[in-house]
Amino acid sequence: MGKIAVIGAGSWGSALALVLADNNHDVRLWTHRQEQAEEINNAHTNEKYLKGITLPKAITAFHDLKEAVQDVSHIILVVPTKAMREVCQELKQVIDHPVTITHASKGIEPSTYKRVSEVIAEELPEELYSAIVVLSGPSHAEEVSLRQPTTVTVSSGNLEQAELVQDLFINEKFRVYTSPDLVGVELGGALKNIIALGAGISDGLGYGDNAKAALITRGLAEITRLGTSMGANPLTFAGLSGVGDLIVTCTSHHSRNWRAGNLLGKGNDLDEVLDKMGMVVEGVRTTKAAYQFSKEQSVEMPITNGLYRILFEGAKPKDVVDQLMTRGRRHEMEELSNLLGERS
Ligand SMILES: NC(=O)C1=CN([C@@H]2O[C@H](COP(=O)(O)OP(=O)(O)OC[C@H]3O[C@@H](n4cnc5c(N)ncnc54)[C@H](OP(=O)(O)O)[C@@H]3O)[C@@H](O)[C@H]2O)C=CC1
Ligand SMILES: O=C(CO)COP(=O)(O)O
Repeated sequence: MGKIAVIGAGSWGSALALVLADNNHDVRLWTHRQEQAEEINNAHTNEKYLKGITLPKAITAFHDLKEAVQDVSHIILVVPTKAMREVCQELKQVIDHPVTITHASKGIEPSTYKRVSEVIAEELPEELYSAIVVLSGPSHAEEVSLRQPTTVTVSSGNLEQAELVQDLFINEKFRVYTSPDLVGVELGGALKNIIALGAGISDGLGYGDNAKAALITRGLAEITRLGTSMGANPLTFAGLSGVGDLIVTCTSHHSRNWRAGNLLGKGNDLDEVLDKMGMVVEGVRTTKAAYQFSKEQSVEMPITNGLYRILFEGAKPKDVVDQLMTRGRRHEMEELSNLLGERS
């Protein structure tokens, strides 16, 4: 089987490397920390990010990026979205042949509102890649690394390349679907993190399952509203990378976004929470991006708006929930009924 480089040795990069190794690929896992490369190569563990898991011996860790990508046919980018530009700038210096680029990171860049595939396309010259593919869906690294049943979606402007990536990853525990909607698949994965922060806050405040169900359902409505305004097919949000990922992130204690929200709901401030987490909480940055975009484009996003006030303006979570519950009366399917009204 071919050589594949996985760039980023956090929880998700390590779990995806494990799936590829299970599928008999020669996997090169790049980390920017020398001591982590040594741990992976000598002890076959990555204790900080995948506690208690023994990594397959087919995974070799590299600290040198040039060595990691030498002769590979595929590169899987799995660094936090904040680091994506910097890592692509380094990659540009060391790739010497065209490869297929897949990314599995979930976020939107504040100010530019770029999706991850757009950031990659901006930083890497076109001649260095044959396609950019996204892999997304309800998939906590902790469960994937235990080989528990998991489903994800891959998408690309080039569907043939997405199918190639589907072939690389699919096995009896890790089922991979394809979708033609790159924009929707990326946005579903990014925007669910905002709502997961909200679900964690709700639990932290001591609210129950009714509140959680409300957040998931009304959260999906606002994800769909923003997503379609950014060019996604609304149907994609009914799939794995939409509602599937939204459910898993809002309900699982594995979720860093849920856990961060939970600490906020219990009264910790954002800096304390991010300190305690020690892992990436993508929803914070994506809340800023979605809030800014929704203001500029007049897209109604009351939950995102409330989250923004909690994260960046010091609003008290309970006050924000009270304000959400006492907004003006609405029709549940307002956009739909307007649309149907226009048509009748
Ligand atoms: N964890 C999961 O279950 C899933 C995560 N994702 C997505 O995958 C992406 C990565 O998340 P995840 O692996 O969980 O994150 P983690 O917090 O577990 O790990 C992040 C990794 O990236 C490294 N890193 C941070 N900054 C840089 C940089 N500038 N250059 C190189 N490496 C860097 C960190 O190194 P260091 O140790 O030095 O900080 C660490 O190894 C996110 O976008 C997330 O949303 C998607 C699906 C599932
Ligand atoms: O995206 C994920 C699961 O699909 C992981 O979510 P967290 O980043 O909140 O842990």
